[in-house]
Amino acid sequence: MPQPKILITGGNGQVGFELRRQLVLHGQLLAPCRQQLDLANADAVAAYLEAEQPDLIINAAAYTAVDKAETDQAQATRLNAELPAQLADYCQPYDKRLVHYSSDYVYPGTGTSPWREDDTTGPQNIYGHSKLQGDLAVQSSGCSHLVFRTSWVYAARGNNFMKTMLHLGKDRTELSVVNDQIGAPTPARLIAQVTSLALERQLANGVYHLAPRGTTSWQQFAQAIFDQARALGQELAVQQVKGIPSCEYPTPAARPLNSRMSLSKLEQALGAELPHWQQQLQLTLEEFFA
Ligand SMILES: NC(=O)C1=CN([C@@H]2O[C@H](COP(=O)(O)OP(=O)(O)OC[C@H]3O[C@@H](n4cnc5c(N)ncnc54)[C@H](O)[C@@H]3O)[C@@H](O)[C@H]2O)C=CC1
Repeated sequence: MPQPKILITGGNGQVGFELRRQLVLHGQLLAPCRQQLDLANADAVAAYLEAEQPDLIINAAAYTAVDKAETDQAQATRLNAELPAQLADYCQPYDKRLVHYSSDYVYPGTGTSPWREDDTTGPQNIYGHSKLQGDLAVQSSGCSHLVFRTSWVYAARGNNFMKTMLHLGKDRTELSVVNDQIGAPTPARLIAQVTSLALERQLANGVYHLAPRGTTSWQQFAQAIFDQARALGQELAVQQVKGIPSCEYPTPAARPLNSRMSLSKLEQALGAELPHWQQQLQLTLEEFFA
């Protein structure tokens, strides 16, 4: 039997890279790099799909520069809104499946309760708006789809908060980190593992929150990174991680304060409990220092 062709977009990003490791046994993986396929070019994408005819598409590509998106709306919209819609339009007539990743930034960030997948959305910045457009376009396209809304993605590879903190903590004795944004740091590897399981178990079409259990602030996350890195034998200069409110760390794009997401829909669908963020941090640090 011929193996299914699986197109992974953004294969060199945090999530895309882990998907390429995780899905090797699922089929023939196609993961064109940006030089081979510029996803900002709709004609090039259409020609690529026509030529390759993938059976399954996993869209891990995105415009993820949240602050830059405020002044680069056209590119953010192309990658985060128009590309997923184009991929969904390709999949729909053939009943091919599309897996797409969305964000906690689609929610308004108010209150303290965990968001549920059917809560009213209300993005606070351009990136969030563009992600919501893509998320809704996939849902309304009529194609077979899984949309995973995830949060605070990090990995042993790529640019992310964990690596920035380890870099700063080597030389600086004191750091100030915001303590009023609450969410769940999600390793790219967990996202790839859950994607793999969701495909195997043929999860029903829909939107699912995908994050580890438990929530934290960026300050507590930074502290946990330093504590666990020390427990793994790393020498660091940092002595104090001072908590500051978001208003003392202004950024071009507003950040939601409440990124708590209910995980029960995904846990029920998978019949499995998601692991805790602290345990996932340890695994990611172990990989980083290996
Ligand atoms: N990084 C985070 O903290 C969060 C990410 N997400 C979502 O998770 C998904 C995966 O994110 P990450 O892996 O962290 O992103 P990433 O920034 O590590 O990777 C994005 C990938 O898209 C590719 N890409 C961007 N523009 C391209 C173009 N014009 N042509 C070809 N390739 C292009 C990049 O080369 C890169 O490989 C995205 O949908 C993102 O919006 C959701 C919540 C938080």
